[in-house]
Amino acid sequence: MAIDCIIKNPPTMSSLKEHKEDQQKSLVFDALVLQHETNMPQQFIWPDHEKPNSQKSKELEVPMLDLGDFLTGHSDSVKKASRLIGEVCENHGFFLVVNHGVDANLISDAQRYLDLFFELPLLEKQRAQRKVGESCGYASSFTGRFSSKLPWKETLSFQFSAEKNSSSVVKDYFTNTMGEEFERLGKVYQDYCNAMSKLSLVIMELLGMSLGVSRGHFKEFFEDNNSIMRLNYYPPCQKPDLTLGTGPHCDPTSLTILHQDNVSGLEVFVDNEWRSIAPNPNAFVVNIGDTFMALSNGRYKSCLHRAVVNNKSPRKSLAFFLCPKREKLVSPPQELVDENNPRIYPDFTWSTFLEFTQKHYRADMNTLQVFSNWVRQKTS
Ligand SMILES: C=C1C[C@]23C[C@@]1(O)CC[C@H]2[C@]1(C)CCC[C@@](C)(C(=O)O)[C@H]1[C@@H]3C(=O)O
Ligand SMILES: O=C(O)CCC(=O)C(=O)O
Ligand SMILES: [Fe+2]
Repeated sequence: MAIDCIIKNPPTMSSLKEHKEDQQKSLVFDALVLQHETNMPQQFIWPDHEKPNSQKSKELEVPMLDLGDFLTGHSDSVKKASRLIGEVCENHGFFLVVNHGVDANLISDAQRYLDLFFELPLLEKQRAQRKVGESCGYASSFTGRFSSKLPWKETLSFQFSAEKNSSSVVKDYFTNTMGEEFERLGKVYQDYCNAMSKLSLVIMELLGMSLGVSRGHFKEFFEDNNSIMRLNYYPPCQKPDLTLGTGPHCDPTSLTILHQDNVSGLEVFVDNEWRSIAPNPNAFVVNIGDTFMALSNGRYKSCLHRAVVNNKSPRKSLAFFLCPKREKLVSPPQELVDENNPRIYPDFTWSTFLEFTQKHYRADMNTLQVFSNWVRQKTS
């Protein structure tokens, strides 16, 4: 099993400052210093077969799902939307959503507050430092977690819960880890996550219909979701052709709703080539993740993607990763399994799959397959 997430040779350049925490010394990527560095530290240099092409990738025309039509409830619009989503998800699983009903001010606040967080001095961001093995907190290039192919980014991840008694978990996360002065920021991301969770349930209705399962099936499955929200900050890089902001991977989660700022960087591997998805402030980029691929018994595809960096502008993205409630069984509905469509993946829980990506395997293009083999071998 490729466990290159276990750190073997910690980085040693001067721009990776030492930081003492919990009696343990870990090294930190200081974007303020590294963004001017022309000598690329070797830990950030990706192998040739994964390096981005120095030519700009061609843009991919991604199908646009107009939810305004669907939300009116006209049967023609509903059929049209469900047909479109079905076609896309059997192909590469990436689509844009427009007229989604999410308040434009909330989106711009979420982008603005992302800046406020990442512009804080390193020591302040480290109040939310993510610990190895955990999926939440602030991480700079995962220097303490991986020893090679470091991503050129800083991230802040936190949990969201749609369960009834958890209506302030995001807000509380910010005030508990960063201090009371972060209440406003916490409120913005609490509202943003609520909006994303609501939007994902609408998309789940469409996915259910398009798969010929009842409209409510997946919506109900995710009603009590325990999701992950991530803020991504990609600083400029003097050698963008040598590294990646986020390496090639399929999302292990169920459905991703991404908002990119106005700087491009997201690329999808379609028909054997990397294609870019242009930023559109009015749209969300949505993609199917491995867990939904398993729920659809392999019908809908979780597609390989990555984020490249550039030498001019920082890039920001907001990613909401829809995940099932942790202990719920991930198993396809019986309508999707028959003699011609036997089960492809074993039953599992999101809790086990998440732990697999945090402790045993660095998510890449093979995560679901490797995880399935691991589950089968453990239960045989
Ligand atoms: C469950 C997850 C693991 C990662 C975050 C996420 O919530 C969904 C995508 C995963 C990731 C982005 C795939 C690329 C590698 C990774 C290490 C990263 O670059 O951030 C992945 C995330 C992780 O923290 O393991
Ligand atoms: O930042 C982006 O555009 C994509 C990031 C991504 O794919 C992820 O965080 O899973
Ligand atoms: Fe992703």
